[in-house]
Amino acid sequence: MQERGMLIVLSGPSGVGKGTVRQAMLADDFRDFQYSISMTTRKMRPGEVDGVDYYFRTKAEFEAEIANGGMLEYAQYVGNYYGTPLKYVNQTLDAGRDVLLEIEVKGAMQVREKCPDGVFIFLTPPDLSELKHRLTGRGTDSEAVIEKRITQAADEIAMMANYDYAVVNDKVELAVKRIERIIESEHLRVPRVIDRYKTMLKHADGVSSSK
Ligand SMILES: Nc1ncnc2c1ncn2[C@@H]1O[C@H](COP(=O)(O)OP(=O)(O)OP(=O)(O)O)[C@@H](O)[C@H]1O
Ligand SMILES: Nc1nc2c(ncn2[C@@H]2O[C@H](COP(=O)(O)O)[C@@H](O)[C@H]2O)c(=O)[nH]1
Repeated sequence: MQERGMLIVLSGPSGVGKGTVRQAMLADDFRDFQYSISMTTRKMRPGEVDGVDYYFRTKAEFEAEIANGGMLEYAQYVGNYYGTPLKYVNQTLDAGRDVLLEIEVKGAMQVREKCPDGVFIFLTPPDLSELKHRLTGRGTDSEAVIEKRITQAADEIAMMANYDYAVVNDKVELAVKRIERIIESEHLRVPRVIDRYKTMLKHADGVSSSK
């Protein structure tokens, strides 16, 4: 039997740099992990690709997925739905691969309830003015949307207490190393190591009894 992968949840306010850090981790020569592509009802930004950045869906399609039990979690954020399709996460974890979710805090708390053995990491900005600077500099949202995201950010940062780790994204390469160290350490936690041995022993038993 395959050892189950680890679920890693990366949250933090919009614009803190979750996507940037994730891409840097994927580019780094680091332990393999799979990124779970979210579903959203927000409009596609220039350069975004359906099925790569998000699964872009209508509100009716998204609500049908919810009704069908197809979402691990979902939330409304600044007027749109965002959520994690359940099937991909389950299949990938069952195949023994780590899965990274990049989601806002309400969704992360739903995952916490359903998957308490996940690793919950909160990425924080050095301060709110830097967050605004990053959102403005990204150039993807109107002034009004940026204001809504900044207002939301203060409430989101207050939720940090519900996470296992807080990582400051001051410099991308430092944030990446901090998160990689967390993931490495989490793989060495005794319950996970014991699980690994159980899997190995079950496998060895199967091998010897098949002789
Ligand atoms: N450490 C950093 N220092 C300076 N700029 C950064 C840093 N990390 C990310 N950025 C920049 O901040 C902007 C927002 O980053 P990014 O899109 O990765 O944020 P996000 O948290 O994924 O946002 P969202 O949740 O809205 O998808 C980008 O322009 C990115 O280049
Ligand atoms: N609860 C969820 N939140 C998600 C998911 N995918 C992305 N997000 C978060 O939404 C905001 C806005 O994202 P943007 O792409 O419009 O800038 C940001 O905090 C994302 O992390 C999800 O599947 N579930």
